[in-house]
Amino acid sequence: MKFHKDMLFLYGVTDQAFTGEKTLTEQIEEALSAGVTLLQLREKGLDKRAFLEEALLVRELTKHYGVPLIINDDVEIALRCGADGVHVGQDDLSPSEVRRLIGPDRILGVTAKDVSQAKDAFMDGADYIGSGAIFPSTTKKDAIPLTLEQLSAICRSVPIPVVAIGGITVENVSSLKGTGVAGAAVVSGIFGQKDITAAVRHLKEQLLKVVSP
Ligand SMILES: Cc1ncc(COP(=O)(O)OP(=O)(O)O)c(N)n1
Ligand SMILES: Cc1ncsc1CCOP(=O)(O)O
Repeated sequence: MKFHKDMLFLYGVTDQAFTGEKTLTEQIEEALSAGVTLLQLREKGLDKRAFLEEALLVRELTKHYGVPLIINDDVEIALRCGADGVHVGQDDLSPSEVRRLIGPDRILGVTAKDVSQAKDAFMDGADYIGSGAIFPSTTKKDAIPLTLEQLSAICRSVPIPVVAIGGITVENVSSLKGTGVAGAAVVSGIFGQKDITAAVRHLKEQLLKVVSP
C-alpha cells in the first residue's frame, strides 16, 4: 500500500497489557471498526511463532477494514504476514537495512527523539517519523520526555510527516496544535479504554482541530 501522511492521523499501537475483558484481536477489531487510520502491532513478549500467528490474524482484520498494518521492530514477521510496513526505533535494525529488506514499496517508520535522528532517518529512507514521549507514558516508562518545542523542531527539520506518541489522550491531544504533526500514535488512550469505539471517535474529533490538511 502506498504511504500517505493522512494514514498517521490516528495511529493505533497495540499492547497486550490492556487485554483482559477483551482479547487483543477483539480490541483491534473494535479500533479498526471505529476508524483508526493505521495500526501497529507491537509485541514485546511473544516468541516468533506466536507473534507470526497473531500477525497473520491481524493482517486479515486490517485487510477487511482497509487499514494499513505496521509491525513493530520485526522485519521477518512483517514480510511473512504481508504487512504494509515496519516501525523501528534507535536501538533496532538500522533504517537503511530495513529499507533494503522491505523494498521501496512498504512503509518504513522510524523513532526520532531529536532533529539529528530525524534527519538521519529521512536520509535512510523513512516514510515517517514517530516522536515522543510527548506526555508521561505509563506504557513505556523509560521513554525520554520530549517537549512540544522539540517536537515542533523535529517537524520542521524533515520533509516527511511526523506522528506524536506518548501519553496522548482525548484530554491532552489538542496541545499538539501548532506543532506540525500529521497525527497522534496512541496506545493506552485507545486500548486501555473500556469503550474503544468512543475513545477513537473522540480522539478523531479533537485531532481534526490539531492537524492541518
Ligand atoms: C509511531 C511510533 N513511534 C514511536 C515508537 C517507539 O518505537 P521504539 O523507540 O522502537 O520503542 P518500542 O515501541 O519498540 O518500545 C513506536 N513504536 N511507534
Ligand atoms: C511506544 C512509545 N514510544 C514512546 S512513548 C510510547 C508508548 C505510548 O503509549 P501510550 O499512548 O499508552 O502512552
